[in-house]
Amino acid sequence: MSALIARQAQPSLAERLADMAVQALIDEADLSPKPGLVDRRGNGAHSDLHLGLMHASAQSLWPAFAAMADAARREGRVSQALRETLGQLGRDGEADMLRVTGGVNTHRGAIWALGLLSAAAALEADAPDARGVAATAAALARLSDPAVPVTSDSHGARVCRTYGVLGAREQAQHGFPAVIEQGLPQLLVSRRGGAGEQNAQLDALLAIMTELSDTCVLHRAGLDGLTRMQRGARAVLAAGGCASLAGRRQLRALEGEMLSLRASPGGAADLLAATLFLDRLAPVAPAPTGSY
Ligand SMILES: CC(C)(COP(=O)(O)OP(=O)(O)OC[C@H]1O[C@@H](n2cnc3c(N)ncnc32)[C@H](O)[C@@H]1O)[C@@H](O)C(=O)NCCC(=O)NCCS
Ligand SMILES: Nc1ncnc2c1ncn2[C@@H]1O[C@H](COP(=O)(O)OP(=O)(O)OP(=O)(O)O)[C@@H](O)[C@H]1O
Repeated sequence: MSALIARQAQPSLAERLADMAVQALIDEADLSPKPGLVDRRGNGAHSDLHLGLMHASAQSLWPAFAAMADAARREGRVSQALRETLGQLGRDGEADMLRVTGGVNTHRGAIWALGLLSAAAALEADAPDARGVAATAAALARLSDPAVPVTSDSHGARVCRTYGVLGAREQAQHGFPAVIEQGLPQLLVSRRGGAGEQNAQLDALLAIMTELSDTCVLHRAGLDGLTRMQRGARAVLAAGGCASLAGRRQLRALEGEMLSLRASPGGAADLLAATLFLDRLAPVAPAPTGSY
């Protein structure tokens, strides 16, 4: 075989970022045991989702993430034109996802969060750090996209109106506080405490759940369900986290509660994937504070 044929082209920056975004989604789906969510054990509180579908959906999003990162790299800065291109690529990615899943919403929130973060990471490629990438993603999210209908009738839009809470859009516009203030610091603290990687990632998910107004939970279980989810997540962490016996006991109780409510923290799951993406993008040197 000629050397020319045998030599593989190096993946581009956009391709590597798309690899990382898809891997973050697969790792989130596989992580177990997650309360109410699809994981390796089963479908959680979902009747229309399963692990194979989550994997197929994650893979289907690779071209969209690569195209978003590539568009950002070409543009080179946050701009209105880039925002509109990302919106179109996100909608096209969503259509591809729905074709693969037969119309089931597997990763709508994840396209939004990881699409913006992939684009921002391409813009910040010279010196990526989690906070900087999240801030650049926020600047993109704050630009309005005229192609998005103003009056949206999504589940998220409806519960945000009903309960007066902030949803996926605002989480991005504010620089992903659930990731920067909860997910990433907890991941570090649990790793340093010797929890092991799986338990550290579960703790990060729970930390996100303690504060998030997750519109998936509000849609299925109302404000009472959201309060019970946040309280239950706090109880796991207060008991010592997922690596401890007492924490596992609280986690089982939380799972029972979520299943009885038919509720699932899909927004928190998306933000865990965003946490894993940023963690791998910019692993920081160990610091005593545990802050990102
Ligand atoms: C902003 C988005 C996520 C729509 O949000 P909205 O709340 O209206 O929609 P919906 O309820 O269908 O989905 C929200 C999803 O976000 C996740 N989520 C829920 N709560 C939260 C939260 N508090 N924070 C972050 N994510 C959350 C969940 O996975 C949920 O399924 C985005 O999909 C969008 O703008 N869609 C319009 C079409 C478009 O232009 N898409 C391309 C964008 S690049
Ligand atoms: N492991 C996971 N299990 C379940 N949902 C997940 C998981 N990871 C991410 N999610 C997110 O949760 C969302 C699915 O939520 P949900 O099924 O509540 O949406 P819906 O179809 O809009 O509402 P409903 O099913 O209540 O009618 C997806 O948009 C996805 O981004």
